[in-house]
Amino acid sequence: MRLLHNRCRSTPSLRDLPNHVAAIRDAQSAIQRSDRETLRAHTLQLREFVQRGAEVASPKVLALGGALVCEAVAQVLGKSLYDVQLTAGIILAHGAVAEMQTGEGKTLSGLMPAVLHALSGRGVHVATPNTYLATRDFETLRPVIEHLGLTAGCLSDDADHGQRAAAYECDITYAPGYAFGFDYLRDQMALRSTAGGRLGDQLRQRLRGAASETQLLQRGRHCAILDEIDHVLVDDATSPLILSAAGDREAPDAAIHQAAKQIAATLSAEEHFQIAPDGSGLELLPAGIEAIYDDSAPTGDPQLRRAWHEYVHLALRATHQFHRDVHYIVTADKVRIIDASTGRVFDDRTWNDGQHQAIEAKEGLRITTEQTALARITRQRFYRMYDVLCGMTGTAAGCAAELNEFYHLSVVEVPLRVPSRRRTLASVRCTDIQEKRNRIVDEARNCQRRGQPVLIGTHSIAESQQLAERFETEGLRFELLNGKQDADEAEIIAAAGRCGAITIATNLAGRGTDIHLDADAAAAGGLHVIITQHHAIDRVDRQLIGRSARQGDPGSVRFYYALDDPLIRQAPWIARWLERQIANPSDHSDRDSQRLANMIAKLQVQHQRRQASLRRDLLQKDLATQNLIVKPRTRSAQGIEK
Ligand SMILES: Nc1ncnc2c1ncn2[C@@H]1O[C@H](COP(=O)(O)OP(=O)(O)OP(=O)(O)O)[C@@H](O)[C@H]1O
Repeated sequence: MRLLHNRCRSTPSLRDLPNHVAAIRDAQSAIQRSDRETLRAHTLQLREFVQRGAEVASPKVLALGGALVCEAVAQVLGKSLYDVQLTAGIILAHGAVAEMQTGEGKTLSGLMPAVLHALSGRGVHVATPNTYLATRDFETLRPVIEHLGLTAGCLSDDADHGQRAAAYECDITYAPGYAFGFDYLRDQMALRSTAGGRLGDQLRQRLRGAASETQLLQRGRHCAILDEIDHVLVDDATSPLILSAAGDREAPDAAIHQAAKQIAATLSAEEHFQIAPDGSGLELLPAGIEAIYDDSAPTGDPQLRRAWHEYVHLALRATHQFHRDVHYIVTADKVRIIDASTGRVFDDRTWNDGQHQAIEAKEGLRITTEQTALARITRQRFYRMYDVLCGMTGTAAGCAAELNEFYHLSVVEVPLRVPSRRRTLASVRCTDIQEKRNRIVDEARNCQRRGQPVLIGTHSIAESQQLAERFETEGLRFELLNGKQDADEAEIIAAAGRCGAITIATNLAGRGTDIHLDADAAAAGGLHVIITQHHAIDRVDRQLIGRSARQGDPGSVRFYYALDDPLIRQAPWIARWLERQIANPSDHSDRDSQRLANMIAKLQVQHQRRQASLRRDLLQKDLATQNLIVKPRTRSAQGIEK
């Protein structure tokens, strides 16, 4: 067991962790095979004890609470919690983060701290990266929670006000991380519309006991348990949460977006604008501004919401930085955003500050009115408001310092339950994407012949579709999981570990996806993961790798590289090295694979630093203003609106 950085207030004592586990085991033997009513009576007693002031992380509460959860899991799910799961649960009960490798059983580990923190009667919010995982965890764990006499609710995306409020009344509420933030903003808007005044004042009044007629959704922010905490607090935290008034009418400035699109098509890179080498930014050059402000510039138009050159800038970004089937899809004449690290498609989100409209113009769709931002908050500021914040992930290494700096969280590494049997195979280096596809097809075919299931992780819907076309031409049996497929996601995942299965997927098959092997698949070597190219965030790669060799199963992983990979093109020194390697194929050794992996890791670290610095700026600005309300016509940071 290891602490990944400086100790802070809520760090558990590493030396005491095994003693707590032993105490839970002892306490469980005393209540083993008790009937449901007895377990509920014990829970009630413990609840009273906590509500009289006992600490959740005190030895007595941990021992009895842990024992009750273990016994309920055994009776309802027929499973016995592993020591590593109890250890992780104890770390969370202290208000810290447990790094537990992928597949080690985090879903069940999070149950004990959820129950313990719920004993206060003030509600626990369990946040997951997406609705699919929130629903799955809720459905699995609700019977256990109810067995102990507690209640559980889940926020579905389409739940109305009443259903949401009912879910929040429960002891434990499951939802995707962003849903808690948006509901907080909704409550703040409701308070403001009934009474006026500064956002937050009314809530403070209500917490002090003053009467309020407003029907709020949330009971407050006592405890948040974040599954995949690095996704919720780091990856997702690059954009703020912005609550907006729906705007589905034709935009008054639609003609201006169209004109901007036409002008943008006449401008050229390097002469009029410049794109950052990593593709992250696009800057207009003086010659570009000059070209934009010619005689035809609609500068006096009353419909202009921003300066004319900003419209053209948006149109340029829409063309060069936002790609269909990579950043968004178009269905039913609507632009729908794809989440970069999870591959999920969001139906009800839009990019803000006119970017969405510029993309609609590019795609030849009806240009909708920009949504009016009503309230906004950074996820960093929102989650810092909880009395207790804790969570778990398989990939905290690499962002432990940020969790510590922004959220004052300690990260404790929990060891593997059984040694990993995952084999990392020598990477494959190709001249271009075509060669890469051919070699992936060959490898997948060989695996299928010997019965080994294969998961091929691609970067985008577009890449997954292009690969799928190749597989179709070759007559190979495969499934496609990219959010656009007709078949149910859960069914595809359930079949992905069967003997001879080939699954081509986006990051949808990453975090949280639990692929079960059948006996023949295990005998054939377990799940083989092919990664078609590195992600800029190494944790996304590690999550995909983590679909194989879970809980001591066999499994393997192989990376593919090509000279035209976007990440390699950003790093000429890697491209040169790779070219030399391709020219001397006989020289490939494990050491070379490792060297290449190290070079890519350096790029990923640089990317992560840049992103962390953006998040730091975002939080500092948010903390400096302390505003939740968005003043009309002010520009906000690039975010995603709902
Ligand atoms: N105590 C247990 N006994 C038996 N099976 C278990 C136990 N705990 C977890 N499992 C099984 O192990 C598998 C992995 O669990 P889970 O999906 O919770 O892992 P995870 O750590 O969340 O993985 P990921 O990091 O990929 O999200 C599941 O099939 C689960 O049912």
